Amino acid sequence: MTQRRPIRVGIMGFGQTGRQIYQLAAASDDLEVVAIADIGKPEILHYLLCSEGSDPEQHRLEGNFLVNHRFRARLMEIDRPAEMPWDIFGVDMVIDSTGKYRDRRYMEDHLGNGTPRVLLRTLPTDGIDRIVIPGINEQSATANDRMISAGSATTSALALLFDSLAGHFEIECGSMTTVHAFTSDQALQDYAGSDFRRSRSAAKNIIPNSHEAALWLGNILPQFDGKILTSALNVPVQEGCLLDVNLVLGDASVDADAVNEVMRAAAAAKPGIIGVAEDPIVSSDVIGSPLSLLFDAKGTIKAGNNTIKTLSWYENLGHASRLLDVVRLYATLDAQKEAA
Ligand SMILES: NC(=O)c1ccc[n+]([C@@H]2O[C@H](COP(=O)([O-])OP(=O)(O)OC[C@H]3O[C@@H](n4cnc5c(N)ncnc54)[C@H](O)[C@@H]3O)[C@@H](O)[C@H]2O)c1
Repeated sequence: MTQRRPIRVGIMGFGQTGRQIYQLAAASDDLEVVAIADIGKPEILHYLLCSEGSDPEQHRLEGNFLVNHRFRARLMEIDRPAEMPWDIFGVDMVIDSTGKYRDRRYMEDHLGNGTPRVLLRTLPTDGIDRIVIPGINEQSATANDRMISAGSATTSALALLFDSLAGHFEIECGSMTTVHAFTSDQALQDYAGSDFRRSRSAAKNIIPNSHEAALWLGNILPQFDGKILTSALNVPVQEGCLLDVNLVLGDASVDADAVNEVMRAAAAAKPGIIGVAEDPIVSSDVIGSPLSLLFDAKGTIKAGNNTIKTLSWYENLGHASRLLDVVRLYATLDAQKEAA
């Protein structure tokens, strides 16, 4: 069998997610990051990368190239997809992790500049070719997909929980609150923004926030369309998020133990994506977890006849890992198409 060449990845937005993707690719043997676009200066992007890992020496800045033992990535100070010449770098896929360019027209700009595919780090704002959530619907992906999203970390965690439970229990409706680490688009001090509560200091407040996962859950799991409400509480924690989900079940005989057993089976069926914590963990314990969903068996409780409450943990690294799973998925589809 011929050895497949490494998959060539471009990144737009070298923030927390972009850097995690880069570090994961550097530690892999099948992915290369060949170009990075960001509004930040190369020296500062390099500095931020080195400040995070346990081995800062492995990342060198050589002119405008970020170099490690496996690949050289060209850093470009560019702020619009329409300006980034992906064709020069022969990329197989671009991951847009700016959080700014979620419309179809910007994805078209990436494609127009020579990437065969673009993958959004977050949910889109309008119709794209496909939302792929590893562990749920990767079978739906086709080699013809060009504009793709891998959902968001929260949406993936929510969808994986509902997908795992739905095969065993009738879920009439539910609600989710993500107790979410603050994000870089929040103000550290009170600072007038476009939203009242989000104008308050992220460092000292629990900030109630809307969450769009409910809008897209039906796209991934049609049976839950319109049945689930979602919201967020952004809290002064830097990393580590908690999904608090209340479910109204059709069968009053279901208890907390039955729900935990189903989630243990889901973790066994989807290793690397779902896990179950049996210990009494807290948010900092989930930092560094590459899972998309870490179900908390101690957090399951039942109220009245039909209401079950569950807790699950997740963090951004799990989502960065899934983004690369999606990159690999499309490389496999391309290889299969080529071989056919
Ligand atoms: N990290 C989370 O927990 C989380 C949760 C929900 C949503 N998100 C969204 O996902 C996005 C990415 O997440 P992140 O944590 O990596 O964010 P981040 O803020 O750490 O990184 C964003 C990066 O994109 C760059 N960027 C911004 N505008 C750009 C432009 N016009 N052109 C090129 N580069 C640009 C920034 O310089 C930064 O390096 C965020 O913007 C956020 O809206 C993140």
